[in-house]
Amino acid sequence: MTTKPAPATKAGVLTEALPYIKRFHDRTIVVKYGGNAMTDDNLKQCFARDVVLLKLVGMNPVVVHGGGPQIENLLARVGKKAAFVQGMRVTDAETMDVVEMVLGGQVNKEIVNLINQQGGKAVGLTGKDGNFIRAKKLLIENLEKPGEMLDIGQVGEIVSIDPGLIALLDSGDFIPVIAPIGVGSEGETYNINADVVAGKIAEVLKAEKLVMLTNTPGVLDKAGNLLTGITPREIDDMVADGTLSGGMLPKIGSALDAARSGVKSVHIIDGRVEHALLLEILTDDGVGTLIKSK
Ligand SMILES: Nc1ncnc2c1ncn2[C@@H]1O[C@H](COP(=O)(O)OP(=O)(O)O)[C@@H](O)[C@H]1O
Ligand SMILES: CC(=O)N[C@@H](CCC(=O)OP(=O)(O)O)C(=O)O
Repeated sequence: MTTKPAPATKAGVLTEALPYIKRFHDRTIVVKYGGNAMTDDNLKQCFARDVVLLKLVGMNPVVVHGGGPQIENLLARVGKKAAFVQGMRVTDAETMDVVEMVLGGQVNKEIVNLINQQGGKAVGLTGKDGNFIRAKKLLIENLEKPGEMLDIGQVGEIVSIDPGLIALLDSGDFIPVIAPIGVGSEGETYNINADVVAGKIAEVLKAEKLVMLTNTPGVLDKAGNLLTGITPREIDDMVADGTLSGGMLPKIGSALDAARSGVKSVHIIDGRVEHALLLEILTDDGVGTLIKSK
């Protein structure tokens, strides 16, 4: 049985939101929607409602989505094994086709549709649209053999992001929904980690906030306890001793880069909690982990 909150409690929640609505009016809020937070239909609808509400109260939400588990599903169906190096998917040509199909097609259009069903005007994009995310091949350092560079296929690093297309959509009250795919100088396609794209977009748009929704309560320490805030030094220590690993590596790196590049607040929060996004932006109770710039 669900009990309804008393009217006074409801009014309290609404008045608590007011200073945040004022403070963030006309500000850009970049929301990274991780594939792991998209598992359940009810949660997806809550997410879409939150995004529409932010837009309707005067903020400019920009959604960047992932879709790791959804890519995994299609790869398994075509009998392809996935491999990761430091949280990045090894992407051969066949995998790239699957990634583009899933991120640019299935997942992107599902989110666009969900937001539009809730009364928003979402427009789906990949970095190929208007060539707005330019990328080049990423080489990553082999942590086991420092100095040695690893080639993991069509994985991209961002060369530049053109904010013009997003600004144009914002000015028409559209909500951009961005799949993390970049385009090379010869028109080649690159798979880019969604956290990296979200961090860079937040930086280029001079966003007020970057909120990353994932499938953990936030950043956890060695004992599994939630850290409500984390400094660059603590991040270094936790990477070195292996407390931070896998998909959290690109996430924390991008979060820190964004915080250091002027994004006013960067949070990693639990996308499995209903309306986590609204709680983070419109209430006094911070949820998840705040990434500090120093
Ligand atoms: N210290 C840590 N705290 C929280 N999560 C961690 C930590 N180290 C590794 N992880 C892993 O990172 C995952 C989140 O990254 P990822 O799977 O890429 O999610 P998303 O799809 O939301 O981007 C968590 O589910 C967890 O397994
Ligand atoms: C290079 C690389 O790893 N790209 C990611 C892009 C999707 C993504 O980042 O999805 P999540 O946010 O759900 O993890 C991938 O292929 O899985």
